[in-house]
Amino acid sequence: MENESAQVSSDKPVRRLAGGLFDKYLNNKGIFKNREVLRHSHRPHTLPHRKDQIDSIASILAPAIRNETPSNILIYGKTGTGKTASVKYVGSELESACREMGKACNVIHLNCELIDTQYRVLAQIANELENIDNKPSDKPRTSIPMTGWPTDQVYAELRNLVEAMGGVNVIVLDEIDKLVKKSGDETLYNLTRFNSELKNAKISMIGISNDLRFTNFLDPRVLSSLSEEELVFPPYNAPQLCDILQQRADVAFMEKVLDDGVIPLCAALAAQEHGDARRALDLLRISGELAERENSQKVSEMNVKMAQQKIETDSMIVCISSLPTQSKAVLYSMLLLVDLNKQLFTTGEVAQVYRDVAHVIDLDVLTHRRIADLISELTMLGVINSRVVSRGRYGRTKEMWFSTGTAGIKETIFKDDRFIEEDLAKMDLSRYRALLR
Ligand SMILES: Nc1ncnc2c1ncn2[C@@H]1O[C@H](COP(=O)(O)OP(=O)(O)OP(=O)(O)O)[C@@H](O)[C@H]1O
Repeated sequence: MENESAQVSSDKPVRRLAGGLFDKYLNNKGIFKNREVLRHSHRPHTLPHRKDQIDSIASILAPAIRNETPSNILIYGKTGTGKTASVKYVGSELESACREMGKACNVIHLNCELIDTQYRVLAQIANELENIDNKPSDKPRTSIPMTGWPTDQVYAELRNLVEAMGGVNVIVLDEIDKLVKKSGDETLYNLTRFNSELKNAKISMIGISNDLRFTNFLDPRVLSSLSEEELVFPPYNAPQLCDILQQRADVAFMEKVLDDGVIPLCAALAAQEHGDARRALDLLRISGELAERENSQKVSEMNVKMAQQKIETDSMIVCISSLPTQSKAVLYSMLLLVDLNKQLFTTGEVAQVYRDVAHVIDLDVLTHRRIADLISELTMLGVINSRVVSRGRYGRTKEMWFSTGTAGIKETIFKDDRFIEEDLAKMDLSRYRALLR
């Protein structure tokens, strides 16, 4: 297909990219100056509204610059409250300060969502120490494979390496709750014992989590050692999120492309959730991307509302794909009612359609009671909305409806092998017409 815009215009030859599919994106330079600064991986030079927390972490780690062992720290706060960003900032400042003072200090940051067994934690610490740029060449080299050795051997090898490196080693266990949930508290127990076996080197730990329930699974001695110091990161409020967004927006967007209400709206929506800077940044980036896709020169509040809807739909899709098949069958029955133009439906109506759906996809048919339970779960997950209404002498009944578009939900359900689109399409919907009255 010929690309019209590539042929239009002037005497100058029009630059054409390959077959022309991407030509229109080449000229769209209107919105972003540097969108990368809105990504999670970007580390800003300053972190507004985290001065107190940063100062606290720095004061706890300060003994490292005198080659003394800092206390262990347990940091807690809801998701997106700047825990990781603050710890990484203090960690790199500490390493630089120690380097200037001629003291050995390494900060090793592990994400326990990925590294969630004792073996992998120990091996990863060793490998990170191995890769440190300033590792003196006379130190022994070790290369622990990521699997295969007995844990005792890995432990001994790591101890020898740390001892040979000397200095203070701060080990950050980010998302520490995932490690404890997956493999108990043995790793932490062993790491807290480490110092008593070292002469030249010191270890201190920072555990970061957004779920404090993991502490219930810790031996009291491990807990008291890990939480010698405790810090809580409070959620950001809307004005604080505005400052954080403004700082990034100045670098991320071309001048004057953001309508005045855009940043306050992103901040207000993210503050309503739980003061999550990551959500606020996602909203701002997706708003910009939606405006860009529309070929608009400005980002508007409408783009923010669409971005919010997109984020909600995306997370709902993830939630729906992990539902059990029976819940998907109940949900699919609701979608059929919507296809029949019924926007509000009751448990009885859903159950009636569900029985046929279950039959078509060869599921055991659940009782009315169980169907009602699954509907309550779907309401709790936010997939559907519901309210109890009084129907006079017929008593009270629950009415349900979808608040978002349903196309994505249907598509997700069809990804489950049990739901064969052709079989379900054969269902005779006309038999439910009576429900429409
Ligand atoms: N005060 C701040 N100033 C600028 N950016 C911030 C600030 N706080 C958080 N951010 C940004 O928000 C995003 C999330 O922050 P971070 O990863 O530090 O949160 P977290 O509390 O560790 O969350 P989680 O518990 O989900 O890991 C990052 O992109 C980070 O740069």
